[in-house]
Amino acid sequence: MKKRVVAYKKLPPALLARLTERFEVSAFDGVNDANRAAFAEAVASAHGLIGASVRMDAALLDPARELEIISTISVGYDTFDVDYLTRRGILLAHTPDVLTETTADTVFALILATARRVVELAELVKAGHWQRSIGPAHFGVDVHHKTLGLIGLGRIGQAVARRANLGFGMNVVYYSRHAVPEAEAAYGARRVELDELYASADFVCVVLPLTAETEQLIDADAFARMRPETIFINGSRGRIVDEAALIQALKSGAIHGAGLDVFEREPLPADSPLLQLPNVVALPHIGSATHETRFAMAEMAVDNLIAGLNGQRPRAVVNPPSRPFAIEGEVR
Ligand SMILES: NC(=O)C1=CN([C@@H]2O[C@H](COP(=O)(O)OP(=O)(O)OC[C@H]3O[C@@H](n4cnc5c(N)ncnc54)[C@H](OP(=O)(O)O)[C@@H]3O)[C@@H](O)[C@H]2O)C=CC1
Ligand SMILES: O=CC(=O)O
Repeated sequence: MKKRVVAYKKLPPALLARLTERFEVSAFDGVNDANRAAFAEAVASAHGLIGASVRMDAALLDPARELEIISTISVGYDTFDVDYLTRRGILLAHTPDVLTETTADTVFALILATARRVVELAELVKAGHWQRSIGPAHFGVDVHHKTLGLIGLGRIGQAVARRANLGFGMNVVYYSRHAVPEAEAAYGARRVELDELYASADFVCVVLPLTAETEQLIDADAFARMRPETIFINGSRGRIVDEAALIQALKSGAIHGAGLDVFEREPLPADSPLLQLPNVVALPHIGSATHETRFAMAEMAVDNLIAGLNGQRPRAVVNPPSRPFAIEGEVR
């Protein structure tokens, strides 16, 4: 009997075919109010799940007694209760590394777009309002040779640090629980406490996972410690920031601007005050959203799922089991 798989995000046809030739697949193009009941029913009898951006709670997963693996098409896994999955013996696989460079590009795009007012000024041209040469009211601020403060210096943080230091001659300071000597050597990155980072960075950039420890880490007190020149960038998860405090800091001039790819609520509600602020560049959570990278992520997630359902070690597992995998070695 074939194992049952639920694909809850649309997969490229060639990758879906790799699943359908091995498993009985129920495919969903996202989960919404209209298909939620059918999705829950499919999950209840599944051996494997693959997809992204759906919160998986115990109410959904408790009935799924045969579930062996969830393969998320994302590096972040804050939509899962990892302890619950581990207790249940359900593997959680994810897609680190393949999206690192693309996400760092997006973070850097936000830095440049916010500092140089790219979106606002492009809109001005499109609206036909470019009638004389641009004066100080429309000037931006420099990026090159400024100080970048990275909160988090993991895979994506290091890729941003490389762009900043080697490409733009920026000084890099960073905050994380552990020192990263290789980034200190390669990019002159200096590890500091948050207070020093807030006080010294021209750009404060969050590249952390969302965890119980990091939720609302950037609060009103944090914004109060930044400088009026600070540009705040969030390329990781909205809930790491107290969004009301961010809005207040932007409105009051406590900080200069913000470049945001992620928000407390996504999609960002159309009536969010953030959308009324000219000093905000807001993107629709597109950190990894290029054709090449989204394909690579889906491919890795399919590899992970097939490996897990074959008793092999997936390429990236969040909660490896205490027992060894039945088959160690080659993933496919
Ligand atoms: N906008 C988008 O589309 C995307 C967003 N992301 C988000 O970016 C996040 C980071 O990805 P990636 O760089 O691959 O992850 P990594 O695990 O490689 O890096 C995470 C970094 O955060 C630090 N960190 C973790 N917890 C804490 C803490 N409590 N206090 C201080 N530092 C902490 C880690 O260092 P240490 O452990 O030493 O503290 C490490 O430097 C993902 O979890 C995801 O949420 C990722 C891809 C795309
Ligand atoms: O937000 C994206 C991810 O891969 O995590």
